[in-house]
Amino acid sequence: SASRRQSIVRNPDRLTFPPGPSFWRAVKSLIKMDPSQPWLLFMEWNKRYGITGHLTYVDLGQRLLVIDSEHVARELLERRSAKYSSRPESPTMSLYGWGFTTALLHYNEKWRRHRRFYQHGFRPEAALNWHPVQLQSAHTLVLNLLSNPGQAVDHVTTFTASTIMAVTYGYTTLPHDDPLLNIINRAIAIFGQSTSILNIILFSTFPFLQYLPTWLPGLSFYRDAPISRGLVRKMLDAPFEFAKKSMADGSAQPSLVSEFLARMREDEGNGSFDEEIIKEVAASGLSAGIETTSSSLVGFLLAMTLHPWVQERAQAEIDAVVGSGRLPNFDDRASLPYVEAVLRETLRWFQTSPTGKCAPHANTEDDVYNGFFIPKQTIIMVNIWAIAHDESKYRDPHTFNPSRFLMQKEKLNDDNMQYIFGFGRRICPGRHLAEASMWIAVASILAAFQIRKAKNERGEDIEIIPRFTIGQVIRPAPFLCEITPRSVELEKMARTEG
Ligand code: HEM
Repeated sequence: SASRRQSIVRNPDRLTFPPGPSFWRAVKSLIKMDPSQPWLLFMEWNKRYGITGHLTYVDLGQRLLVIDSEHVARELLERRSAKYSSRPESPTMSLYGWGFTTALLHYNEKWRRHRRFYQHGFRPEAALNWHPVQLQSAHTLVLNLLSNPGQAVDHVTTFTASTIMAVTYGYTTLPHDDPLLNIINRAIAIFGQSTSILNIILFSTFPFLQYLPTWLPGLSFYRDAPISRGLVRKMLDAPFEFAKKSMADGSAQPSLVSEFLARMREDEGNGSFDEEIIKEVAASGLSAGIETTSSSLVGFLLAMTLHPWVQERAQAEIDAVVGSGRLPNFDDRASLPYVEAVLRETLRWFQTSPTGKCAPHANTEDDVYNGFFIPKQTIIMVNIWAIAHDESKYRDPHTFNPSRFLMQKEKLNDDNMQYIFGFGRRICPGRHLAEASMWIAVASILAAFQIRKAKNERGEDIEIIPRFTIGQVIRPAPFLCEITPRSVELEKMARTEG
């Protein structure tokens, strides 16, 4: 039973564990839960058991603590970050060849080295260097939407992927069927299947599952493991080789990898840079950054389709500040508070990573919080969805309402939605890059296009019931919308400013 398991944990002062369901109750509800929305079950647990402090604890052999408050998340993951900055074991992911990726590394020296690389390339001042690349990609996005509006989801995914590829490797992707992106997308798709939050819970809870034959129903994804390992190896090597070759023949565009390779040469013999770690950091950024950013942008398209009045207000702001003769650029950002509020509300309303991506924290030491004992090696999951839908902070939390981020006189309040990027030492290192990419895409799309519900043959709106799919991140399920240009000059604007 749970209490017997718990007694195995070293608990010298015999303190109480945080409240939560018993072993069998938890198993029953995990089996019954809607696998596409596990955070709803966690919220229910927190409502039922976590009254005393926004903590729910369950011991299923693997210990799990779910936090549903920003305050408690900061208290544990930030103020006590020395104890709470590791990650749980992830045997499935190592099996799939992803053991190297930053998000899964334990709290150790290798992880620290990875973080130093990101710090160098993506800290706020360094992230500014990528603005020209992001602007260029946004203009390509506008042109792609103009020529083929029916493929909007593909276009925003291409936008995100090509931005990250340019920043990381100085690589310009082909508009269609890019060979490097194909490898990366396939590797990430299999990653999605193997690392969905559901699998993390299942496999860390019932480790014996990994020893069962792969032909059993539900375990077919084990068969994909060798394919995944091959793809991941290619993903590590192929774009890196491109960057190296373009440096050798003098055609290299500025990029993270080319900069690190140059430093490696200067640093020769010192050992702080080597090719394998550069490859690993570069590929970790791709895998962590593409799906999240593109799925958030699909969430934005969905929000605009459903809320035409929000779109109108944002477009009026853009027309007043930018005019209708050019597309927005980063210099306009500070003058467009409503557009900023639309971006924040998109991040709040639709969560791509409602429980902190596929990367919960794990604690490396025993701890006591509010009188509760939290044993080491507990998986610590923050229910970001619950924080973003906290009724005491956000009135009508299910309503899409950007004005909640504005004070009087169109000034933004200080809730900048940073918590969607996680907490403490494991906070998303790509957040400045991601935010800037999202902003320029959102502002450009609003300036350039009208997004509406599609119409049926009788000319009536086709209604949308938002649905979501689960993988490495949550994505809106396909929906119909109509995207039409707001200006006949659009093509010229997107081409001349590129
Ligand atoms: C809207 C886009 C994004 C969202 C919502 C997002 C969210 C997150 C979250 C919630 C975490 C876990 C933080 C924690 O454990 O406390 C994370 C980790 C991470 N993210 Fe992002 N992310 C986004 C984009 C990006 C981009 C563009 C990159 C890189 C270029 C990136 C790279 C990473 C990496 C490497 C980690 C692992 C950090 C570590 O374990 O130390 N992310 N992200």
